[in-house]
Amino acid sequence: MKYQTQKVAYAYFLVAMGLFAIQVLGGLIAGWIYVSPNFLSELLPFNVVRMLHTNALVVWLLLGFFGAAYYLIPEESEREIYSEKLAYLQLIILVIGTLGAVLTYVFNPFPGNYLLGMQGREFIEQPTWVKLGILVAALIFLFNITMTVLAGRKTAISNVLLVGLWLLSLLWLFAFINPDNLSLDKMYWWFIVHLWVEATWELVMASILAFLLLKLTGVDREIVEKWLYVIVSTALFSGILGTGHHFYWIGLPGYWQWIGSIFSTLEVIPFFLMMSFAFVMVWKGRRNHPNKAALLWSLGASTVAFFGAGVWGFLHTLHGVNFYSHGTQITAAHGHLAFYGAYVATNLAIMSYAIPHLRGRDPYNQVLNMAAFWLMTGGMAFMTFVLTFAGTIQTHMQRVLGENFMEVQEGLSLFYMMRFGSGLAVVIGALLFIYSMMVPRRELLTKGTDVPVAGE
Ligand code: HEM
Ligand code: HEM
Ligand SMILES: [Fe+2]
Repeated sequence: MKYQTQKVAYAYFLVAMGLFAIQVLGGLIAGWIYVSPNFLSELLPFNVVRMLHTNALVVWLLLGFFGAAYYLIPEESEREIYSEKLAYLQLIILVIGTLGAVLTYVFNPFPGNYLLGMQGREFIEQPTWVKLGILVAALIFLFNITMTVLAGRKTAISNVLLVGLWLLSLLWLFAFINPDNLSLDKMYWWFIVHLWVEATWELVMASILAFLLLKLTGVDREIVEKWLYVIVSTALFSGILGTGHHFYWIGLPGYWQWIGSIFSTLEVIPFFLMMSFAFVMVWKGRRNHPNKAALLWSLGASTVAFFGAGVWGFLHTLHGVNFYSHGTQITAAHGHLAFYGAYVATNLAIMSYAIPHLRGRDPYNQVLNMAAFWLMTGGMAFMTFVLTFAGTIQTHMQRVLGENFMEVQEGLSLFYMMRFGSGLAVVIGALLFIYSMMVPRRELLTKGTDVPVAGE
């Protein structure tokens, strides 16, 4: 480890991995409720489980991004982090907020209370005090990272990362705007939900990927930077107006059907570019880096993101298709593969690269790590296929033939059982990943020593 303050990242990654385990276990419970609808219906109803599943996902991904920034900014800026104390304070605020949100969801002690009660908007159900906490934490983070970058070397990677993190934090302000008019409420809600994953988070993903490929393949920085700029500009060009694909049926003007269809179709381009970028860098690279698992995750992330976001997103983004498929299992199929490929896998890639350094325990158990990759990726792919079939049948029965929602759901039970099975594989894969990161290889245990860091 070149810079001492990089170790802040390790604390973020640890909390992120803990929440990752909780998130996928929550998914498994939600998946079981689909198979056996009365399961836990008194103790932990479906809506609460679902909230824990999706909120834990978003929080751990953000923690991972923060960790990634604290890890890579010192190397890019050639500086220690401006303030280590602020970085830990930020983490503590986020952990307290998370605990507060979980307790509020499970016990709902202050229903309807603006400051303390939970709110009814998917993904942003947190009570207002938690939302404010997140805002304070984001401001601390931006201050800390910006001061570090300004004092040191400025690179395209750190600039893009910083712009992405600034913009996504600013968008968080829309969490506080909740008009009575339902159309406006939904419109602002999508400013967060869509402009995070289909614009600002893409910048974060692209810069983390660029950092990893630079280190892992040894390609010249100028080449990496050129790709990065093209990816970022196509992402913003398509993603901002692409928000229109959520404005079709919420009471906004009809021209969004065309703007949304056209620009969201273009959103496929940055994901295609990210995948091409990863493979071209590996192909051109001169360096044979020992951390093969980190490379597998980097290639896997960009590939699965292309399929999950690009292909499965395009599947239902044209308004003529979305008219029928809106809010069916097709949406869930896409949501799972896109989130997994783009953001879960990118996070696990930077963790696979950074944690062995941060723990001073390299080489680590790469074989287990790669087994976890295949188990998780295979499980998510299978889940996506199953939900796509279920969603196609659902769309036809419910939207074309006009059958009753619950009766159609009963007809889909076989698919829901298979979804549970694939979910189980994902959970085992996730636990295996965490184990491979935390527990040293057996030969190191018997030797009783840590092997020094191998290579960059
Ligand atoms: C890292 C892996 C995972 C990611 C990224 C993920 C992501 C998500 C997202 C984004 C949603 C909201 C979907 C939407 O609004 O369309 C969701 C819901 C859900 N997830 Fe996951 N999930 C993961 C793992 C799992 C696992 C392992 C299971 C187990 C079967 C699971 C089961 C569910 C269920 C049942 C729902 C509720 C769907 C509904 O409301 O109909 N997820 N997940
Ligand atoms: C990594 C990037 C992406 C992620 C994480 C993601 C995730 C999601 C999630 C979770 C939803 C469900 C939201 C909800 O209703 O609660 C959704 C909806 C949707 N996504 Fe994506 N998405 C991504 C990229 C894309 C792209 C590139 C396209 C188009 C090419 C796209 C098209 C859509 C459409 C049309 C819907 C609305 C589905 C409906 O009407 O029910 N997405 N996305
Ligand atoms: Fe979107």
